Amino acid sequence: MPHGRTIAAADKSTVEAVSCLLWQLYLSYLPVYRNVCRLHCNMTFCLYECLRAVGLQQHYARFTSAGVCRAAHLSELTIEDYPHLGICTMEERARLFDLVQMIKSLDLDILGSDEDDNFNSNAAAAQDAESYAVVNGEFNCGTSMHNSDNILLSRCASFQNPNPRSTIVSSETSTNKTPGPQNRKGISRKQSLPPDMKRTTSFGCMAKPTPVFEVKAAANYNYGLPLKVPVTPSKRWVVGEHRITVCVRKRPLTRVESRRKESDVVTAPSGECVIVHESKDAVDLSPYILEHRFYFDHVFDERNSNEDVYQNTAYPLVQHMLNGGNATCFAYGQTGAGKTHTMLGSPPGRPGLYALAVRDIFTHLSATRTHPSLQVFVSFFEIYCGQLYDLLDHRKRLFAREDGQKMVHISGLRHVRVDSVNSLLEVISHGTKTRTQGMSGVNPCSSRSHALLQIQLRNSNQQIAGRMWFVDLAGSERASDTKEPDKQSRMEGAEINQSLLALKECIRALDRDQSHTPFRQSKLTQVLKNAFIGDSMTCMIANISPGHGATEHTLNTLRYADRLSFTKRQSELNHSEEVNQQFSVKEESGEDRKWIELRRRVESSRDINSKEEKELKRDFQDFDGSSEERKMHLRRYHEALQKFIPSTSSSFHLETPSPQTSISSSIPLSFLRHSSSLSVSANGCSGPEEYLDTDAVGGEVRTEANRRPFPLTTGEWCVIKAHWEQLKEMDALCHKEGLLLHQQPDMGFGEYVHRLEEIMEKKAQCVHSMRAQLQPYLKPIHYNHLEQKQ
Ligand SMILES: Nc1ncnc2c1ncn2[C@@H]1O[C@H](COP(=O)(O)OP(=O)(O)OP(=O)(O)O)[C@@H](O)[C@H]1O
Repeated sequence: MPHGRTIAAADKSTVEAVSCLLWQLYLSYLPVYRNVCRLHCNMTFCLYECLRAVGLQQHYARFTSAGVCRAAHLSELTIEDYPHLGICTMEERARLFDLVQMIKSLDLDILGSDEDDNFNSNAAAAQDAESYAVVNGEFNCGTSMHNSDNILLSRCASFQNPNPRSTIVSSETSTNKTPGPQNRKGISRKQSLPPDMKRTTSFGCMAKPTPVFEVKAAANYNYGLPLKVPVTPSKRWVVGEHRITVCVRKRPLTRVESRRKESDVVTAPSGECVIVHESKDAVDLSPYILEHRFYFDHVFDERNSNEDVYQNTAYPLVQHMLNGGNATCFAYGQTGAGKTHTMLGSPPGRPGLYALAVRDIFTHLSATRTHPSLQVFVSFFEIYCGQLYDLLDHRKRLFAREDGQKMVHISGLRHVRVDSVNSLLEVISHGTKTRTQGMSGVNPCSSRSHALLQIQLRNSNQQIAGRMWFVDLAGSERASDTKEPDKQSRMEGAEINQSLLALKECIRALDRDQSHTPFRQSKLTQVLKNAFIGDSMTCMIANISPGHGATEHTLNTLRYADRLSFTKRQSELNHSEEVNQQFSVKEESGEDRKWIELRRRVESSRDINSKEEKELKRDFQDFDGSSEERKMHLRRYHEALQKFIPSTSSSFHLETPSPQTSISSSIPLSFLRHSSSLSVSANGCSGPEEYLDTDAVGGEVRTEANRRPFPLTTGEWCVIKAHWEQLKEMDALCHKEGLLLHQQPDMGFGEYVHRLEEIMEKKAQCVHSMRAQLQPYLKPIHYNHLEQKQ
């Protein structure tokens, strides 16, 4: 080929002639050239892709010029070679080191021979293959690669952007068997062995696939049933007409998580199922994966937009509201799981549920002439540490009060009229700025409060003609899990947990049509009371993070949501059974069979539970009986307990037998929080004398430091005795309640622990209240000791 300078020196016609000649040569030798290119590509493609997968493709030329032409050659490299290949920075060295380790860990014999075979076979098959091209230094490959390349590249890809969906699919054919834990309790080993989803710094352990086990129906949780019963024409009931819908939304890995190289451990194989692949270590430190499978009404993954979520969650609620009903949509989940993104969206491009709902409301109102005078009002407030603050009115403190008809009103709440989606967004963005936020271990802009947006339709008489709540709940992680060391953050966490627990209790109670719904257990449920009662519809969107670092929280979120929907599934099961009996279905479809099989599985898991229960019952003979009886007992004890338990107002007083001798004392609830460590119990004590300063003969007791003699009248002594009796009774009730909880057949472990914690807290409250009342009579030394403990 003529040199550039020669061409430049030649005249124009010579250049044209040379170009023409070259073009003819190129055309006549094109097939040969293409084959040579193809062979070269096959040889080096994998190397290039491997380097690209770890972000080192810019050094590709130096690698090939140094004689490293294949991926397999990488295994020959030592750290001393790195600078000659242009790898100088620590980060690049670490990446290349990981890549080399991975290449070494693969079966090199197979890889090497495969590459050679590949080389030959591809040469033979070159005519059929699609074209390869070199575009801007990158190869475009239209053919499928050889197996070894596939394995290698999928590993490389998982290094750069781990994606369980693709790795699981590619692993189904894997037949490698790794020695690992067998027959773990409650889990079953899967036939196919997906590759490792556990992130490790070295690729050494990725050589062999990690064993995978599936959690069947774990003893303490009831997940594993699809929500919808298959509908056949003979079944006359409609699926989808639910008061409560429970959905799950998985967000994509954030940029930070990707940079941290977190694995995506959540997959959503269908629109109703979500699987969490939990990475675990066995006792012998061998890694294995536990698959937790949950079923919900809808499962949305990272590919679903806010619009998709809206159509399946809030849209039916908006329709219900437009028909005059009450509707509530919750976004629940760990901090940073995408609750605010779901509710608020990322304006302007991606509107959230708030905006989409209002868009539909306005569209409906303008389209129908039946509601010409309806107006849309919004209010926006937050519940932070049990207090209400108006986000549209400079965080003015609000108070929730019940009227004579037991309807809750939030006095002083500002309602703003909106007439377009934009005006709503303006109002919300104004309110969001004043919302309490903090920095959590997961989210630098973490919401520390529950944000409640209320949309009201009002007629010309200002009467409410439909109401909808959007509740962006605060992060659901437990207080003990928050990385914040300061007391305020822990208090916030405790408050959030308490309200979320109360919310679950209320939703479950409503779903079961229980006579009593514990709305007063938290401010959140108290405020939402109106939204729940009557003709209401509820949708819970459980948001989850896909990163492996959040697996525990993700599982907790899914269990919480699963417990919500369990009662619904039970009622659906019963209903489907009735219908099946009524209309005997002769031909079972595949879907039906699947359903029956699932049902059988769950029932058998219940049998296992009941065996465990029987053992428990032996220990608690006194409280044996049917589940209904136990529940009745439990309810009775709850009612009995109520007289000891103060309401959730900021202070409380204990009842005393006689008004004349009442020792009125009040202590703030906050003082009592987390006080269960103070194990003051009436059990094992002979009487109040043990705690009282009764040195003085004739019932005379002394106050702090014995400074002032305090004569104890007979009446006062009676009060103390009565308190003591109450405390003893309280203690016995707590004990009994604890035993009864043991025997709840459908109670999961998480809930059991929550309930137990509640009892302990109630008991601690009672003890503290007593202590506050009896403070003047207590032995100074004992009281000081308790204060120190606290
Ligand atoms: N579906 C999604 N698609 C893309 N990005 C998302 C999605 N969900 C969440 N994100 C991003 O994840 C980050 C955290 O989300 P978000 O603030 O909504 O979490 P959160 O659950 O409201 O957290 P907190 O309870 O702490 O307020 C944000 O940067 C958000 O943009």
